[in-house]
Amino acid sequence: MSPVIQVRDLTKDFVLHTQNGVRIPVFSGLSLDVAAGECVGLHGPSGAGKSTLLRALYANYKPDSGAVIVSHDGGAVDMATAEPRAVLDVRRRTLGYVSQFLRVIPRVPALDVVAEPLVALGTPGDAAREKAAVLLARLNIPERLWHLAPATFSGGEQQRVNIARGFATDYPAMLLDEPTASLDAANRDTVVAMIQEAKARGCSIVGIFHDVDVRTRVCDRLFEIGARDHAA
Ligand SMILES: Nc1ncnc2c1ncn2[C@@H]1O[C@H](COP(=O)(O)OP(=O)(O)OP(=O)(O)O)[C@@H](O)[C@H]1O
Repeated sequence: MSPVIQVRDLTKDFVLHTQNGVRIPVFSGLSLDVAAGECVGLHGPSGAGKSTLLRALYANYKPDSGAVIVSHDGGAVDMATAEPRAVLDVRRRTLGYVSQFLRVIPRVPALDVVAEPLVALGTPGDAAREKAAVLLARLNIPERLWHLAPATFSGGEQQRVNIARGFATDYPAMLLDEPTASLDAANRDTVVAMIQEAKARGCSIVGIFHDVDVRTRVCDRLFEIGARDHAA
């Protein structure tokens, strides 16, 4: 079976237009295959380009060259060159992303924030909110908070709402940016279990996990990003 995510010869520089066009090379010539059910941890020193690679996979950043091929809808989409509409379709149906911080939408209650990706795929509102409630309960978000907008939630509570939202639909592939950074040990274990369950149903995962224990428990292998890429 072909890999779910295929990164080919990916190169990214940042050009700081407001600072005399200074060029910051981040990585060059990166290639990576991620199979169904596999979790690859991005590994390397601070500033090596882990978050930049994750964002390039999600088409938040456009690479200078190379391809990010994602298996989608029986075909393949290159996230590096796809039209915005195709990118949005991949994000809606195939590729989930759990960022470190929740993008708070004013006045939208936590239950609807979590249910929204399911509703976008056609699940009726009540059924979507039922599944959202199960996830919020599993992640120990007190029921009294479910009908409030997460703007006033603690950092850890916001992160757990974000994780619940990311895991509401069974994406074939997911990108995880430090999903356990603000969590206590019990909630960290829950998230590890959710990642393991996603892998067991065949989800391909690329993630950044600074916590060594979490990394050891979820990653099948590490992908090194470091000085050698800057030198390339
Ligand atoms: N939007 C941006 N504009 C300009 N430079 C950027 C931008 N985003 C990241 N960089 C630069 O790219 C390099 C890689 O940053 P990135 O955040 O990907 O590193 P990282 O490996 O995720 O680091 P950390 O482990 O500290 O989070 C850094 O030198 C950073 O300054």
